[in-house]
Amino acid sequence: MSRNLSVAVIGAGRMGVDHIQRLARRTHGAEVSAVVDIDPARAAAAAAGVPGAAALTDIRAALEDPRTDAVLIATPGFLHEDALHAALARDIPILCEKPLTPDSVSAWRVLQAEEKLGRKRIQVGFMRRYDAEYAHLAELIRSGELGELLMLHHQHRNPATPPGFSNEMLINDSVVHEFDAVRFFSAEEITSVRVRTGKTTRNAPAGMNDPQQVLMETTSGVLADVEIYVNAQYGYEVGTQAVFEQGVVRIGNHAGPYLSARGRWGGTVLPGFAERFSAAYDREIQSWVDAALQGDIGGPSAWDGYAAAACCEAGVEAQKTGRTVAVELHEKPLLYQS
Ligand SMILES: NC(=O)C1=CN([C@@H]2O[C@H](COP(=O)(O)OP(=O)(O)OC[C@H]3O[C@@H](n4cnc5c(N)ncnc54)[C@H](O)[C@@H]3O)[C@@H](O)[C@H]2O)C=CC1
Ligand SMILES: O=C1[C@@H](O)[C@H](O)[C@@H](O)[C@H](O)[C@H]1O
Repeated sequence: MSRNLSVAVIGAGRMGVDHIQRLARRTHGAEVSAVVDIDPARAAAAAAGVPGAAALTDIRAALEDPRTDAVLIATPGFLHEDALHAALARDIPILCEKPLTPDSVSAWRVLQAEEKLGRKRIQVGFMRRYDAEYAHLAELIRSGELGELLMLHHQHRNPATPPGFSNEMLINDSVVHEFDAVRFFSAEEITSVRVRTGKTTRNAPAGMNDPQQVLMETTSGVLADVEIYVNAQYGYEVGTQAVFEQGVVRIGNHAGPYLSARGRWGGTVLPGFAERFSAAYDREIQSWVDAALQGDIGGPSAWDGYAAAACCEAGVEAQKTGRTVAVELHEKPLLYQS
C-alpha cells in the first residue's frame, strides 16, 4: 500500500484522544479517517482539527466505509470483544488497547475467529514492550550476557484511583501489564499466581486493599513479584529489578535527569502513565502502522492478550481465596508459534 493507512479510532476517551493526536501528528504513513464514540459530542470534539476525520457514533458506519484500512479500539475493555469480531469480519489490521477482552473465554473466541482468517490481524496495546528500557532489558536477557534470568521484582504505583476502581481492577487494569511484562521478559508462560494483601493505606477507597503483592512463577521457575500500589499519592512509578546469575539490572523508577540546584539534588516523579510511557506509545503505534502497511502486526498478538487474560483470571481468584492459583491455557495454535 503506497498511500497512508486510514485508521478508524473507536472510543474517544482518554486513550482514544491521545492515540488520535499521535496518529494525526506524530505517526508516519497514517491518517485518522473516522472517530467513533457513542457520545456524539466526544466524537466531534476529537475529530475537530484532524483533517479528513469523520465523527461517527457507531463502529458499523466506520467499518462499512471502504476507506477504512484499519481500526484502533480504545473503548472500555468489556466492549472490546464485539468491536474485535466486527473488525475481524472485515479482515483488516487492528490495534486493541489492553485488555484484549476481560476474560479468557471471550479472548479465546476472538483468537479462534482470527485463526480462521489464517493470519494475525490483532495487536494488543501492551505498550511497555516499546519502552526503551524494557526493550534493552529484553535484549540483555536474550543475549545471555548475564547468565540466566532468575527473578523479576516489579513496582507499579499510581497516584490515585478513579471512582469505581475495585480490587479486581487492580489486577485486570493494572497488573495485566506486569503479566505481559513477565511473559515478555522470560519468553515463557506464567504457570501460577498468588496475591497477598496486608496493611492498607488510608488513602484507598473503602473495601480496597492497597497495596497488594502479586507473586507468580513461569514455566522454568523464574519467580516474579509485583508491588501494586494504586493510591500511592506521590506520582506514577513503574520499575523492575531483574536478577540474573551474574548481575542485576534495574529499569524504570528513577530515570534522569537529576538536577542539583537550590541546595538540593534530585529528579522528578512523573504524574501518570501518559507522561511515563509517551515515547513507548509513539513507538507502539508507529510499529503497528508500519506492519499494517505490510499486511502484518508489529507486536503483542491475540495470544499474548489471551494469556494475559488467563493470568488476570487466576490473579482475581488468588486475590479472593488467598490460594496459589494455576494459570490454565489452551494449547497454543500454530499461527501464534512464531
Ligand atoms: N495502555 C495503557 O497504558 C492504557 C490503556 N487503557 C485502555 O484503553 C481503553 C480505554 O480506556 P480510557 O481511554 O481510559 O477510557 P475512557 O472511559 O476515557 O474512554 C472510553 C470512551 O469509549 C466511549 N464508548 C463507550 N461505549 C462506546 C461504544 N459502544 N462505541 C464507541 N465508543 C464508546 C466512551 O464514550 C468514552 O469516550 C481501555 O481498554 C483501557 O484499559 C487505559 C489507560 C492506559
Ligand atoms: O493501563 C493503565 C491504566 O489503565 C492502569 O490503571 C495503570 O495502572 C497502568 O499503569 C496504565 O498503564
